[in-house]
Amino acid sequence: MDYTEWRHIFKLDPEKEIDAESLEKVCESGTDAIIIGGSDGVTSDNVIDLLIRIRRYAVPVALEVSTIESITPGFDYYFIPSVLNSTETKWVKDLHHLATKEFGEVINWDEMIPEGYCILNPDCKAAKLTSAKQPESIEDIIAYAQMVEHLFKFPIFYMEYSGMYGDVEIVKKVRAGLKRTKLFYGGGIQTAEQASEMATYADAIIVGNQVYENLEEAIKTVHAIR
Ligand SMILES: CC(C)=CCC/C(C)=C/CC/C(C)=C/CC/C(C)=C/CC/C(C)=C/CC/C(C)=C/CC/C(C)=C/COP(=O)(O)OP(=O)(O)O
Ligand SMILES: O=P(O)(O)OC[C@@H](O)CO
Ligand SMILES: [Mg+2]
Repeated sequence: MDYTEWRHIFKLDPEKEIDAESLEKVCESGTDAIIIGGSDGVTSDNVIDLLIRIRRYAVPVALEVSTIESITPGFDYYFIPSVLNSTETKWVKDLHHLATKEFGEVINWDEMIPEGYCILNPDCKAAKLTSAKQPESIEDIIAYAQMVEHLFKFPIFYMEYSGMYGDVEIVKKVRAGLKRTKLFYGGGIQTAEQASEMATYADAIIVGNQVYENLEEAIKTVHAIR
């Protein structure tokens, strides 16, 4: 299955411990894919370790690149975030420039998937890391989504509420304006009901923290959108 068809994704943070039994449940849950990613403590060692463990299973796996140092071969896709509401060019395009200069010769561009990111939980680590400026209105968020589709022509617009359940009405309005660009929603999904609600509008939902906090509930989110 191509990444554009994914509906449910688990995001695993390489900084966090996950035992073999739990990882098996995640990988064999029926989820469409696993993304490895996090804001801090991401190293080539913990990324490679998690990748090798996940490769025992058939599930597709993508690296959401957060540092140049942790880029590792062997993933199905590399998701490359560009944080559109960051106030620092580093997180929008400068790290990308550096990485392209370093890896340019060996990059398989078909595996690089740009993500237009909009960070919507001001208290999350990623917001602090990237000095994200909170959009003042729904119109601001819709405008970011429209830029992603029509100006940057990125395949993914990611509404990142990391750690907080977002506003479904905003997700609905953003989705209504997108035609080609896929809408990824992530943040605070803890139950099957929440997964189902957000998946009504988002093309794909991402479940992260709940894997570590309540795995049984996390697994139920997969079946909620089947
Ligand atoms: C040989 C080989 C492997 C070649 C590969 C080629 C390749 C991949 C080349 C790279 C090309 C390229 C252009 C790379 C971009 C480089 C780069 C470093 C870009 C930075 C992008 C960026 C904006 C990073 C920040 C990403 C971000 C916002 C991450 C946070 C995601 C998130 C909210 C995770 C949730 O967990 P966490 O925040 O950790 O929360 P808790 O731990 O508190 O739960
Ligand atoms: O950890 P949670 O809050 O589920 O968020 C998932 C994902 O969007 C984080 O990048
Ligand atoms: Mg983390």
